Parts: sequence; structure tokens; C-alpha cells
Amino acid sequence: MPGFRQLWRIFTIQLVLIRYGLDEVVFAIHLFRPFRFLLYLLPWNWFHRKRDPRAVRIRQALEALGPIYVKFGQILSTRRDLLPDDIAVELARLQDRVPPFPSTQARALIESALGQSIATSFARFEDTPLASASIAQVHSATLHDGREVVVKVVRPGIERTIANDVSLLYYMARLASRYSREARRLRPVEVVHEFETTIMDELDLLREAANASQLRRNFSDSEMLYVPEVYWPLCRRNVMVMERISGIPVSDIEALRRADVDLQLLSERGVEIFFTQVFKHNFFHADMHPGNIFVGRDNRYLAVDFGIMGTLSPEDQRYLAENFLAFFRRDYHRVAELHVESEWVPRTTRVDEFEAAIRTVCEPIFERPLKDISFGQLLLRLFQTARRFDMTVQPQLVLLQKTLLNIEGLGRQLNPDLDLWRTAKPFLERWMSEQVGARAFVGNLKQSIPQWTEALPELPMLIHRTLNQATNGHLTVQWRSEEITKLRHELRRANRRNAMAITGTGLIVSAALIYGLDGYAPAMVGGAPLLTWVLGIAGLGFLVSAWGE
Ligand SMILES: Nc1ncnc2c1ncn2[C@@H]1O[C@H](COP(=O)(O)OP(=O)(O)OP(=O)(O)O)[C@@H](O)[C@H]1O
Repeated sequence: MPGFRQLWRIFTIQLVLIRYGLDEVVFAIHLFRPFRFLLYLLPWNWFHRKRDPRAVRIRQALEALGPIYVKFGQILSTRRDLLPDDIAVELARLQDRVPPFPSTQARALIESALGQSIATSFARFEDTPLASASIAQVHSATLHDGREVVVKVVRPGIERTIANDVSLLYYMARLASRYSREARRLRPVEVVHEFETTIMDELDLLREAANASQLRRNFSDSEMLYVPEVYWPLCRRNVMVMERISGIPVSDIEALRRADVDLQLLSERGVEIFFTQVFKHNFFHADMHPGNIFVGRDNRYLAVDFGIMGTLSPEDQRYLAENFLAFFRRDYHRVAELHVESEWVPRTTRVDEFEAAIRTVCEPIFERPLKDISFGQLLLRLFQTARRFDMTVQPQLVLLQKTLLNIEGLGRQLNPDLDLWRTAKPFLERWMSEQVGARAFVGNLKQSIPQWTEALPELPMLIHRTLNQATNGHLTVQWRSEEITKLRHELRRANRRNAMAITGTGLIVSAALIYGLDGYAPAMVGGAPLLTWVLGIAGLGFLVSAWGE
């Protein structure tokens, strides 16, 4: 049960929702019905009732509720498998730009985190921030050796605010799940959990710095992507210092044209970077919105903001690649099979039914020319379909699908004729051939050589011991298999069944004999009818149990 302050906050949230005409979706309003009369005290123009479409009012309400809710809306916008399209599109418009906090506070936070004065750490520190978002603020600075850097500082007190808001969101999500079937369908508790994980990760700048370092290493020889260097001695949990990059924002197409950037090459490089990150490095930048991407010299991308990165398990990678290839061959049966094999949908799913559902969704999409087909939309539709077949939510896949949508959006903005499939197909086919077949065998062999060289010296001794045991007749082989275990159970059951049937038959025969002997066996006279019944019923009981085994 929440405390008074939380209840008050819930009450104010209700007011904001009512103000934006969202009372039809306010489940908890029932709890606050007694206070409804307070609404009549408010002037009529306080309400923004139903003037705008519902999706717009939801966005406005989140903006009115403050930065944490803006962030919540942004993360929610990526769950297009759960939300109606209009709401998802509108929530994606939420701007995470909030008024900056004073530079005196930023300086104090940095000094306390680094344990030294600003003047000791930097030759110059710019008080006007470059950017200010809900979690952190970014300032530019110069190191004593002359290198230009940016300093990212986490907002003061933000951890407590988030903790309070998240516990409130959990409370409301549980209420919603309990009282509203419609809300239950949106899996509110799961959504809040996802939000909590993402936002807590973003608070830890050491984690972001480590992500940046890894990505920089992965692309150290690349002419496609540049990742700024992290200055580790000046990084703490709430402060991060990294090389300052300068380039043209990728969304500024006019400026890119003026700078003679090859837009077609750039759009294809974007796709290649994405597939390289997902399939080669298994470490992808999952916050690829245009605000985080710049273009430098030689058509090279420059990336910032490494708070959200994604990885896939080797199995997910393989299933994903196979899914894409099967999709574009329109082999829906294989797509359905892959979903069952990978257990993205339950093993009990009927492949033919699932295949039919996928076909219904995908055929209209494939009617369009290949260059107009969106991978991200395709995955999204697939997840929406799979959800009807009880697909368990795979956060890593949702993250990937969202990134893919971003990449496509970006690529098509640069080059409306970008044919994603043409760029991606050779990449996926090459990757698949490296994973299966002779090349994969050689690759795996190479990988296991170190283990073999470690185990090799022990081999003669092992062979000697085994042969010794065999000649002395002490060698036992332990062989466990699922089939054998099943067979053993089956045999045991059959034995039990036989024993019960024999006992049951014996008892019934005995009952019949006693019944037949009645009158000829004087010692039993009087007890015979009762004994006949008891034996007969017991015999029947045994037979029925034997039947049920
Ligand atoms: N290394 C850098 N060099 C130059 N500018 C940078 C650098 N890092 C960040 N910036 C600028 O600061 C802005 C905010 O940085 P960043 O995205 O890392 O912060 P954030 O708090 O995570 O914001 P959001 O989550 O809203 O994107 C960037 O959009 C970019 O303009």
C-alpha cells in the first residue's frame, strides 16, 4: 500500500489525465471517485478535453507529468508490438529536452565525484551546457593537454526521483492489471520493469563508458564508423569524460548535400554498420536516433550516447538470420518452424496455423517493390502475430526491431531508393555459410584447438587407464538416454498393471469359488456372503486400477 505522499502523487496524476480527457482510460479513477466534486471547482478552460486526437493528448499528458514520464513514454513508444500504431508514433515524438540545471551544481557534482577541483581536471570548462536531458547534462571542456572533450553529468537527485516514480508506476501497473482486462493485455507490469531496467542502466555512466570503449575497439579499423575515445581517469558512476567529436547532424540533409557527402553510400553504410554490429560483433548501438549520429569526413559516421546497447545469444542470431532469409524467400513454413524451434513461441504451437497467420500478414507487404519493404515493420508485424500465439516477449529482439526501424528511417531519409535487402542479403548469406557447413566446421575446429592442446597431454594416460579397466573386466559404461528412461518407466508400469490385473482376477475367482461353495463348506456358513462381496469388490478395484495404469 503506498504512503500518503504517493497517494497524493497518484491523485495529481489522475488530475492530469482527466485534464487531458483521458479519464476513459483512467482505471484508478474509481478509487478517487469520492473526490470528483473537486473537478467542478476548476475553471472550464483548465481542461484540454477531446480537442486533439487521443494519441496527442496522451503525449501532452506525459509531458505535463515531467521528465521521467517523458522517458517512460519514449521507451513505451518502442513497444509497437503492444501499442496501437497512432499512439506509438505520437509517443516517439516526445522530446527529452528539459531545462538545464545550474552549472554551479554541475561543477560541484564533478568536483565531488573526481575528488579534485574543476581547474585541476580541466583547462577550460564551459558553463553553458551543450545539451540537457532528463537523466544527464553535457558540457564541453578542454583537458590540460589541449584535447577537446565533453563532460556528461547525471542530474542531482535523479536516482531518488526515479526510484519514487518507478515504485508508483509499479503500483499503478498492478492496479491496472487487477481491474482492467484491456490494461492487462498491455502487460503493464512487464513494461514498467523494462523501463526500470533501461533507466537504471542509463544512470550508470561507467557502464556507458565501457560500452563506448568496446564499440570503439570493434570499429577501430573501420572507415564506416568512428566512436569517440573515453578518458577513463575522469570517469565515475555519475560523470563521464570523452573525446569531443564534430560533424554534421545526420538529419541535416541540406548541410550534408552542401558538404558534398555521398548520401547513397552513407545510407548503405548505415545498413552495413547495423548488420556488422548485430551479426559480426554481437554488440549493437540500440539508441540510434538521429540526434546521436553525425557525419564526419570521408562519409564516415560519428556516434555518441552509448547508454543502450543490445546483444543476442548465438541461437537468436542464427534464428534471426534464417528468419530473414526465409522471409525473403517467402518460405512462411520455415519462418513458423524457426519460431517453434527457437521456442520464441511454445513448442505446442501448431506450425500450420502459425504459418497461415504469418502468410496473411506478410503477403500484402511483399506485394510492394523490395525497396519499399521495411524490415523493421516486417519484424514488428511478425511479433504482433506471434503474440497471438503466446510468443514470450524477447526484450533483445524488441530492441533489435526498434533499432532496425531507426536505421531504415535514417537510411531512407538519406536515400529514398535505399534497397535494404540488396545490401543485407549478401551479408546474411555470407554469415550463414560461416555458421553452418564446412567453413563453420573449420572455424569451430580452430576455436577448440586451445582446449585440445590442453587436453592432449592427458590422453595417453586416459587411454591406458581405460584399456586396463577393460582387460580386468572393471569397465562399466554409463549410458543415459531419454528414450531408455522412458522405456524403463513404461516397463515398470506394465509390470504394475500385470500384477494388479492378476491380483484382481484372483480375488474375483476366489469370490466366485466361495459363492459356489456356499452350503458345501459349513465352516464358512454365515461369513460367506459378506466375504464374497468384499473379495469381489476388492478384485474389481484392482482391475479398474490396472486399467487406469
Ligand atoms: N562526444 C561528444 N562530442 C560532441 N557532442 C556530444 C558528445 N556526446 C554528446 N554530445 C552532444 O550532447 C547531446 C546529448 O548527449 P547524449 O545523447 O549522450 O545525452 P543523453 O543525456 O543520453 O541524451 P538523450 O538520451 O536524450 O539522447 C548529443 O546529442 C550531442 O549533441
